[in-house]
Amino acid sequence: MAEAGLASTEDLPPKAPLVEGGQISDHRDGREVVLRLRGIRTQFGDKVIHDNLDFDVFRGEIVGLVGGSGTGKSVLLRTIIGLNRAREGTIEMLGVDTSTLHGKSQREMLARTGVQFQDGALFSSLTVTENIIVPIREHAELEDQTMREIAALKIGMVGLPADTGMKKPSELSGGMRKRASLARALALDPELLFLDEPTAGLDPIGASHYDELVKGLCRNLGLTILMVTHDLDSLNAICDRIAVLLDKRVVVGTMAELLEYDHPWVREYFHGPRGRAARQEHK
Ligand SMILES: Nc1ncnc2c1ncn2[C@@H]1O[C@H](COP(=O)(O)OP(=O)(O)OP(=O)(O)O)[C@@H](O)[C@H]1O
Repeated sequence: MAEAGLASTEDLPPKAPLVEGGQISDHRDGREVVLRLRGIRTQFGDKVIHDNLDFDVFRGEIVGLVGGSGTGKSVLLRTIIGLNRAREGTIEMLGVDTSTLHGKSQREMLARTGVQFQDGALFSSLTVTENIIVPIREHAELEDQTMREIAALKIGMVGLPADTGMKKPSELSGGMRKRASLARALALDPELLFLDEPTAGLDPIGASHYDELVKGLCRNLGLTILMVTHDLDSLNAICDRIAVLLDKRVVVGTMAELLEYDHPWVREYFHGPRGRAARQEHK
């Protein structure tokens, strides 16, 4: 593959058929699938966003979800976490078909997952500690003091100073708000963590510190992470595999596999100047 400029279609191998779960090659190797999407179709009115989309995520990996603007990354994330309903298809999370979840079983599943929304979605009238306590109170009956201790632990885990707990979101920098929001997403010790553009708006140093934090949490807590991102540095630095939304479906592979994948958007994104610079940086 030529590094100097965009490769022409002729330079690339023919597009190989995908194996199970939208994958370029089979990465299962006996690993547990913690998120399995099959035949997903989403649409708003006549506008189809995803069509017959398959996608597998394995336990313990960090998967970056990328794609052109408007291809449906956020809609896919919202569909997975139940904020948007797919017209067709099945979503299996931690071995359970999510369409069968209602009431208590749905709350139990929610407790096993954490979400960091793009804007942080912290309650502005509550302190950071109180924000972290919100999901704990919803899912567990614990003494107030115990919940505060858990919140303090989460604040420490995301690398924020202890006194952050007493502050309101408006008193924090953008980077601190992202960490506070991550602390809330970790409140219930989730197995699966969903992050929506977590490094958007951070300066490169803040973004790389955040990436390191996420990687450390994944390795130390055994988390599985699906992360919507536009950040090529994050993809190179921390993602085990990358899922690309293309033509209403998902193609999943390692960076090396995607660099060989023949599709105009993939070529432009991964072989363009920014893609090359990010790869060079993380060699
Ligand atoms: N609630 C909704 N009603 C109607 N259309 C919607 C709704 N939510 C999203 N869409 C449309 O779905 C498409 C995909 O949106 P989405 O926000 O998932 O894109 P994205 O890939 O996350 O884009 P970006 O990278 O720009 O954030 C867009 O065309 C958007 O206008």
